[in-house]
Amino acid sequence: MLGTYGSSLQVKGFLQQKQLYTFDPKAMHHILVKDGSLYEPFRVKFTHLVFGKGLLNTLGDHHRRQRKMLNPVFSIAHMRALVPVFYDVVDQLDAAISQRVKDGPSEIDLLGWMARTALELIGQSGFGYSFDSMVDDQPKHKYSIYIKNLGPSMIKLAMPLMYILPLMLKLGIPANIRIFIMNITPWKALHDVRDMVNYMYALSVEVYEEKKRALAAGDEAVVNQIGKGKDLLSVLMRDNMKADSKDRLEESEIIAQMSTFIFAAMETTSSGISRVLHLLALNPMIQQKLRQEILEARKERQGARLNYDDLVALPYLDAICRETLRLYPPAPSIARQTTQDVIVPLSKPVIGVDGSEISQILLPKATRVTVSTLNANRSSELWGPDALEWKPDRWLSPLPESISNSKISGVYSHLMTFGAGSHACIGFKFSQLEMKVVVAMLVEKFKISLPHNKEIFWQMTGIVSPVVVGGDGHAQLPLVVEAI
Ligand code: HEM
Repeated sequence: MLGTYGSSLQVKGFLQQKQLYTFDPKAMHHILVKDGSLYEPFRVKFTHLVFGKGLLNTLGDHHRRQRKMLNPVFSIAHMRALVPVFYDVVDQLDAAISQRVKDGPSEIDLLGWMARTALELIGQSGFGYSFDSMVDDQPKHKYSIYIKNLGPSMIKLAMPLMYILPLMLKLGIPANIRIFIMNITPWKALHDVRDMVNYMYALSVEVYEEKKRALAAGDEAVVNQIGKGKDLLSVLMRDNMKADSKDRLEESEIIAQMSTFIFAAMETTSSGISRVLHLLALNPMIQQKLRQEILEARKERQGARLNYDDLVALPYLDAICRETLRLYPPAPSIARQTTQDVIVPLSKPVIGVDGSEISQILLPKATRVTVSTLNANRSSELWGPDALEWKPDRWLSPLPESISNSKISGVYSHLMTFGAGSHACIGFKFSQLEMKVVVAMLVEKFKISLPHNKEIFWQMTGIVSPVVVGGDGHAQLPLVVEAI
């Protein structure tokens, strides 16, 4: 069940169409759900076919069993152990950027580099696998290219995936026949997705089998792998071997987590880090203050690397990350569909056009609901009149009572950025650590400023992404980087 307190619901079209309610259109954005546990999550079924039985795509008992095995893998203790692996990746990024600015300030697409860094971070620390040496101007690994192309290609298949495939499943058409139909259908986009998915699956199996061999060969073999046996997959496979048979995950479930993690981790994290970098470029004084905090912490550690505890204890770095994730959540909305009729109480009544007071709404079974992360995080009733301003300092003093009393059900900092309830982001600590390690290194080593004659605009796509105004529309974040 999903707790939804503080999420604004955008259900107007459906409910009005069914003539259940007539809302005052202006009031819609202010509807806040009062308490949670009201609707089961909606899963887009076709992602199951693409990514298999991974966490994102399972429901009910299957999902609970997977979370039970996977939650401990993302514990603080494991995050602490992963920091050195993160530094291996960050050193590669440092070398790549340093090489490109060695002759003076240079304009660099930081979104591209953050995407490569996020993939490499989840690759090395998630599975002990390297996708990208981060030397070439463009990533060469097929997986890096496919993960970028998969989303746009799948959009082309949206209609058949939503209607034809479920129909085939309903009619009980077996998998081999479905595959045969897919193969003979003369549609390039369909075959592209098939080839990408097959390749990603084959690579996951390869990584899994390699890890299984190393675990069987003993600790030394695992320690010699990338990630030194601290990666999430090694931890999960070890825990899984020791688990009760009723909790143990099947091999296919473990393999499916790899694509799931990459898919869930990469674009979200690279969007979040890129937004921080853009905001630091827009606010040079804040950037300098952050640099000062990092330099002082390094001095206190006599130049040694900041470990997990040092990093999480840096107040200004923390405030910048939190405020960015509040105002600019990388995933601005979450999709759900009710699996039963539910009554959703509102945090405060809204007035219908007939003047009646509406304090709860009925969502009939199968209502599609968009939970707006963005509106919940930006509510001025909760965050105050400056809710729409980016103000890292708000996190340096106690938050207003309206926030601490709000009972927002999000897993993170009274925010809906990482979702809520049983499907809330399992990687939210991992992701904050990634942000801190990467931003701290970049700000310590480089000065980041805005490009000349280019305006950046963030598009509200599924995961928000920057483009250049008047450019060719491809996602990019060109910022000027200068070595310090
Ligand atoms: C800034 C970065 C990130 C953001 C904003 C983010 C956001 C979210 C949100 C909103 C959800 C809930 C989706 C829903 O309820 O439908 C979610 C789920 C999930 N996230 Fe993240 N995420 C981030 C990073 C990561 C990372 C780094 C990982 C893995 C290492 C990860 C793994 C997952 C998984 C596996 C789920 C599905 C959980 C489940 O269904 O039980 N995420 N994420």
